[in-house]
Amino acid sequence: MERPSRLLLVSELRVRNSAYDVSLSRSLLTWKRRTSSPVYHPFRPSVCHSVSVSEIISVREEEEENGCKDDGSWKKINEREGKDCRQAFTVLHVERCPQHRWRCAEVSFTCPEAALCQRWVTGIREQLAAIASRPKQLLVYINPYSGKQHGKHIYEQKVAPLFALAGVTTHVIVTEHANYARDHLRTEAELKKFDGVVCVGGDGMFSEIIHGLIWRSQVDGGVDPNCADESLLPSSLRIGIIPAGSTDCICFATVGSNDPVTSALHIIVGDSQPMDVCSVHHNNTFLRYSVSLLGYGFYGDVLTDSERKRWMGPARYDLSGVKMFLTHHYYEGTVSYLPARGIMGTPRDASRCRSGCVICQHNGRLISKKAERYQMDEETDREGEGEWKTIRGKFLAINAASMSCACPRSPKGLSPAAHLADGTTDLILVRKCSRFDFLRHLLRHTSKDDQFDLNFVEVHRVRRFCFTPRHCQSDSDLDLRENGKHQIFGQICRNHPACGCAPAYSSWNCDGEILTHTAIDVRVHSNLIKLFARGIEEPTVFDDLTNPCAI
Ligand SMILES: CCCCCCCCCCCCC/C=C/[C@@H](O)[C@H](CO)NC(=O)CCCCCCCCCCCCCCC
Ligand SMILES: Nc1ncnc2c1ncn2[C@@H]1O[C@H](COP(=O)(O)OP(=O)(O)OP(=O)(O)O)[C@@H](O)[C@H]1O
Ligand SMILES: [Ca+2]
Repeated sequence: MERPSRLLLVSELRVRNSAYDVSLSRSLLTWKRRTSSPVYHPFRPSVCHSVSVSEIISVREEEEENGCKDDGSWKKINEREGKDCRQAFTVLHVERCPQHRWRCAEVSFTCPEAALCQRWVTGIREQLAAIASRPKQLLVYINPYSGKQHGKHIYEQKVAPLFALAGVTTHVIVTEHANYARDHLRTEAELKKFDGVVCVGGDGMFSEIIHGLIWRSQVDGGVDPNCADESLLPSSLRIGIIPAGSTDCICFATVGSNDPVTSALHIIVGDSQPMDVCSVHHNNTFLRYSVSLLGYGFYGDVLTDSERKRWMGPARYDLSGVKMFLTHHYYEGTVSYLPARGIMGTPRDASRCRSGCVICQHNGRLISKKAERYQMDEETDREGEGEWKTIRGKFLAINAASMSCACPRSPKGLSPAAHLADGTTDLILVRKCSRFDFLRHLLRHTSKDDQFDLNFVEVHRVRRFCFTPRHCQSDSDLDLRENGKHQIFGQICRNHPACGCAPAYSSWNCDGEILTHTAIDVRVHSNLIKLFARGIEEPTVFDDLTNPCAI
């Protein structure tokens, strides 16, 4: 438990006409109602509140109702005499609500004299200014076409007023076309001027931001993004997500809700959540980065089909989901993977990645130590990496979840025990099975039952994997897709005598974007980016124990 730090200010102030003992330390603002009688009174318990200084949004000076605000003459006299008549101040702070939502609450304190009020306002502001992790200047990108096309409205109505309250200045850019934000970050944006980047949109918009930022870090640091074996340089700017998209799984899995106000408050208080990023290559050519789902088969087909229905908004995924479920295509290929060795945690754990996750911290340290060794002696560590495993088969879906992928459609996600920053991804292989069995598997994403506890599903925690579709043993699968229709239909006729129309290839869904190649090499880069988030918080059951008033 945190040791109570030295008190900076202690006064008797009034809150809603009751007397309170108010104190300020470097970490806490506390107000405790004064009791006139020392005798225990069951109907009037001693009321004690506290708010962490790190969760104070701002402090506002108020004017005393009967002194200044209502009576202009008083104000004039006071101003002439050089006196400050402000005797009350309001503290705006984070308040926790159900479902991991945060709200901005306020409490007003009335002081016996203006000078004392000033001391309190200055004292609190000094503490806030000393928090180095809070952003002061943000670069904001808004996708006006995300989700239900409410991005601009959400930002203007719910987020901008909070940034203004907290004294955060912004440079806002409304994107004009796809990849506008990515290209602006790559080439134009003066990143030195900012403490973070905010994206207002969905997972696709977030993907644009990380592509811009990661690319920029590699170019600035002389790293070749096309080389799959290179260790990537982390980006120093944190990213905030104001959810306005269709799935918003990155926001949901890092904050616990898809609520713009909650996200804005996490940005203001300067939270920081590291995250793993997968790099995806084809033949040593960089394709894309992924932080959530890389899915071949079912999720690739759902995405391909849903892109034609963009006009429907978020419902397009459900419609395409039902369609692809009924279509029931399976695909043949070979998956090779490098199991994550020596790490804490497995994909079948009952525990979840939560705020301050010990598994992420432990594995993050382990992996960075391994990376140091790798730099010292490349060969030794390659042996120490362990053995590649290979699985050949027919699959309905091949999914790699670098985090849980929790979202409102599936609050526990594709891989409920996956971690945000443990340097691994969970490789989920769903083998060919009946429609009924696949439905059982899908349904378990929405219930307490384990979606991996089925004999046609396997899951492995890995550091790296490769996939090669059947008939793609050479490096030219793209050419084959474009020019080799006869070969593809040849395979269909042999393997699907009953339906004759199933394609030989699916596509990879990479965080909601279709990849141009099917043979891919995927590598996890531990802790490559940071978000303005803190992971999902556990509900504080024993709140009183952490409250100094209870001690
Ligand atoms: C019967 C109910 C079963 C419900 C099963 C729900 C499982 C949902 C799992 C969602 C996983 C989302 C992973 C996140 C991926 C993001 O990087 C990406 C970009 O935003 N989103 C999508 O690709 C968007 C992917 C959206 C996928 C939606 C799939 C919907 C499946 C519906 C199947 C219905 C079968 C009904 C049979 C009668
Ligand atoms: N001004 C724009 N016009 C058209 N497309 C844009 C624009 N700005 C960004 N985009 C593209 O729109 C696509 C979808 O954006 P976004 O991810 O924000 O919303 P979504 O698809 O509704 O949500 P989700 O990704 O959560 O499912 C992204 O691929 C992005 O590159
Ligand atoms: Ca991970």
